[in-house]
Amino acid sequence: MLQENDTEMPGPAGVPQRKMTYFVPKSDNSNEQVRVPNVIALVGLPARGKTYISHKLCRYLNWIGIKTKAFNVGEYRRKACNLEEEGENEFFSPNNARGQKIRDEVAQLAINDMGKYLDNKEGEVAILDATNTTRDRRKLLMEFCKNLMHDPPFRVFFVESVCDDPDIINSNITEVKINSPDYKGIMSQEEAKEDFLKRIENYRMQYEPLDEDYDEELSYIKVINAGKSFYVHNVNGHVQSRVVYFLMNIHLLPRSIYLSRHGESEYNCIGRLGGDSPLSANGLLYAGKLREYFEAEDLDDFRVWSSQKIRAAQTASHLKDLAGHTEFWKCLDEIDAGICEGLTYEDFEARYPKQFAERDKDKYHYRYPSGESYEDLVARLEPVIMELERQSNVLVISHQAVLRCILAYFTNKNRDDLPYLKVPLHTTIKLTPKAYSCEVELFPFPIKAADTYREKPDQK
Ligand SMILES: COc1ccc(-n2cc(-c3ccccc3)c3c(=O)[nH]cnc32)cc1
Ligand SMILES: O=P(O)(O)OC[C@H]1O[C@](O)(CO)[C@@H](O)[C@@H]1O
Repeated sequence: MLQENDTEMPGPAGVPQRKMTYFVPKSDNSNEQVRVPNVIALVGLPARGKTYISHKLCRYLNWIGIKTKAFNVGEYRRKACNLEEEGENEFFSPNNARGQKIRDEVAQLAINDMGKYLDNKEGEVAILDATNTTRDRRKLLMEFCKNLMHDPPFRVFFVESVCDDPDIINSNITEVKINSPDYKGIMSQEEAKEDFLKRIENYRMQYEPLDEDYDEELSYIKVINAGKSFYVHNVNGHVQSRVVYFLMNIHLLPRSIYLSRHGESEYNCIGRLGGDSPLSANGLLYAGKLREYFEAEDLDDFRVWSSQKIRAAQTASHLKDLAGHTEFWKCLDEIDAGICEGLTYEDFEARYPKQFAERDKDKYHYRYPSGESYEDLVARLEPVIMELERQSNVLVISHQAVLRCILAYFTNKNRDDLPYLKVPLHTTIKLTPKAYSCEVELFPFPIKAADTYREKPDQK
C-alpha cells in the first residue's frame, strides 16, 4: 500500500516551499495507492456559519468525487438530551457541570463515528461540524486523529469562522437558529433569539480562537466575516488545498442561477444525439420567449454563459443586449457521444447492443467509445461550478447532460440519480441558494418541443 506522504521541499530560509506529495511504500508493500484520510474540523462560536460551510464543503467534495460525510455534534446532542428540560441556554453555561459532561460525551460519540467512517474506508473526508472552541477540545481531537490505531492516521484541517458583523450573525439567527429543532414549538421566535444570544455568550466565555503562535503546528484557515478576509496556515495535501480554494470563492450575497437548454434543435426533432445542428422553428420561438422572461426578471447584474454549439449560441444571441456580456465556454458543450454522435438511441442499440446495455448498467461512469462519460463531464465542469460560486446572477445556456451535472451540484444529487435528472427543453430552471439548501423553480414555456428524456430501464 502506498501512502501519500507530504515532505518539506528544501528552499530559501524562511520561505515556505510548496509541499510536494510523494507516495512511499506502505508496510505490506502492496502497490495500491491510498489517500490519507482527512478530517476537516470547524471552529467557531454559534451562528458563525459552521453548518453552512460544512454542508457546502460536503456537497462540493462529493460532487468532484471525494467521498465526504459531515458529523454534526448538535444533532448528537439533540439525540442525547432534551434542551427544554436542561434549561436551554443554561445548558451551555461553563458553570453547568452536567451540561458540560453531556456535551463532552456527545462530542466524543461524533468523533468516534467519524473515526469508524474513515477507518472503514467508507469515505476519504470527514467534516466535524462542532464549535471546537477550546484548546483542550482541539487537543483531544488531534490526539484521536494522530493515534496509530488508525492506519493511516488522519490529517486534520481546522476551518475557523470568525465573525463580528452583526448583520451576518442576525441573518444566521433569523434564517436558521430560531426555527431550529432546539426551539421549535417550545418558545416564540423572539424568545428563541434572546435565548440563542445567551447561548453565544456562554460559549464566548470559554472561546480560545486559533492562535498563530500557540497553534503553529496546526493546519488551518481562518475565514473572517464570511470571506471578507482569510488567514491560511500550513496547508497540507490535495484535499486541504481544494478546501482553501473553495472557501475563497464562495460568498453569501443573494442571487439566482438560471439554467436553460438551447431551444429545440433540428437534431432534437429527429431524435439524433450530439451534433451541431441549428434551432428548429419552435427552438427560435423559445429563444424569443426566453428573452421576454429575462426582460421581466429585470436583473441589475446579469450574465449569460453559453456553450459553443450553434443551437446554444443562437439561443444566447436573443439575449445579447440584455445581459452585461455573453461568454461562450467550450466546457459547456454537450457530452461527446463519440462513435454514437448523430445516431438515434434506436441506431445506437441496433449497431452497438453491448455498449447500449453497458450504458444502462452504470450511466454515470459509462464512457462512449471515443467519447465521454458523465464523470468526464463533472471533471470538465468544475471550473464552471467554481466561477458560478463566485458570480452573481448568471444564465447558463447549455445541454441536457451538462445541465444535469450542474443541477446535481446545486441540489446535492448523487451519481446514480444525476444522469436521470429531468431537464426538459423549453424550460427555464431558477436556482436560489438558501442557508443549507437551494430553492429550485421550474418555468416550462408553452412552446412545443421534442421530449429527449430516456427513462432508466428497470434493472433486471
Ligand atoms: C467564504 O466562506 C464563508 C464562510 C462562512 C460564511 N457564513 C455563512 C453564514 C450564514 C449566514 C446565514 C445563514 C447561514 C449561514 C455565516 C455567519 O452567520 N457568520 C459568519 N460566516 C458565515 C459564508 C462564507
Ligand atoms: O445522457 P442522455 O440521457 O443520453 O442525454 C444526453 C443526450 O441528450 C442530448 O443533448 C439530446 O438528446 C444529446 O445530444 C445527448 O447525447
